[in-house]
Amino acid sequence: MTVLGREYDGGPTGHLGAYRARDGSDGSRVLLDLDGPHAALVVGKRGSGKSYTLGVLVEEAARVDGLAPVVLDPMGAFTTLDADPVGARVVRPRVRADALAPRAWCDLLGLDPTTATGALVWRAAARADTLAGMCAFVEGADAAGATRRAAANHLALADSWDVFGDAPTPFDGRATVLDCSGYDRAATNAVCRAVASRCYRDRVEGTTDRHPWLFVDEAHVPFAGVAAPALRRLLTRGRQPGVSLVVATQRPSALPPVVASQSDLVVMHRLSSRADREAMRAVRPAAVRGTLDERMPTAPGEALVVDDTSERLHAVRVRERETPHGGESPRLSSPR
Ligand SMILES: Nc1ncnc2c1ncn2[C@@H]1O[C@H](COP(=O)(O)OP(=O)(O)OP(=O)(O)O)[C@@H](O)[C@H]1O
Repeated sequence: MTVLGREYDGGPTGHLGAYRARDGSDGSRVLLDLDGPHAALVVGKRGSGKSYTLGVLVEEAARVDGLAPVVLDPMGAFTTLDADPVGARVVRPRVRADALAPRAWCDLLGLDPTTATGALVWRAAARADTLAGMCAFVEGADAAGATRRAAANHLALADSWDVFGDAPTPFDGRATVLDCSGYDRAATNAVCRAVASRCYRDRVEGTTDRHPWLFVDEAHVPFAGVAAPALRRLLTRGRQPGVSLVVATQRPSALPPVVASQSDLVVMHRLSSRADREAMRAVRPAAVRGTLDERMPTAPGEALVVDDTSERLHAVRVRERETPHGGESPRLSSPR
């Protein structure tokens, strides 16, 4: 049986769904490799089934001993993964201030490090390892009063996000959902950067035997913010120490090209905008040329999967979720 993403027999697999025949009927099961690390991209317009598919992938990863699935959940759409059979731990994530490098602090606060205020925040981040420590450093710094006040205001803004704290969010064997719903966009970015860096560092330094799988929904947001360098590192160098990254977006044209070029699996749900279709055509011209418009999925849950290993395009219907799907838009006709 073909297993997407691998060339050999053996090792754990995940059940993605079934092959979709041209007449719309279901064919044999589609399995995905979960033995080795992967970089995967899931795309599709609103309502096409991206977050549903992300949920299916988390369910499958959670089943495999030795994997540590972590979901960066910007909208709270994955908190339902706490149900059986996944039993994920859902947490409101916290970030240690020193998880962000001085440069990242300036980026996070929209400060140019060559300005007096940016330079002061940079020095504070280099010297202190907590946000309170950074504030104290700024207060006592040998700098003009206006510079100190401006830097203090920026740090007060970061403090108001209520995301910086001492205790790092634990993630180990159980699937973990980092529920960032209601967080400021910059705060979600800070969480994403910290968790992506930690997945990488834990593996490189050998502090965990588990292989992290980081799932990031609405990925065009972190790729445009402070999380971008950490996500790029996972894409380009994460597989070597055993870290997998799965990102989903409704706007593939808004992602940097490195995402598609580094992804060995691309799950394409329905796309309607011309820019997004063109972005995907550019991903694997040989695999999708000519066939993209003709075979574009029409119903939610239908997808085309580009698998680099087999160098083929597979028409798939993603299986149904085992845990409730939390991404439904509220409707007037729904009971609550
Ligand atoms: N594989 C599937 N099997 C059955 N139903 C599905 C499947 N995928 C999606 N659906 C249905 O389609 C709906 C929309 O899917 P989903 O919420 O994943 O869309 P989305 O692309 O993430 O949209 P948004 O960008 O708004 O989050 C789901 O609520 C579900 O009812």
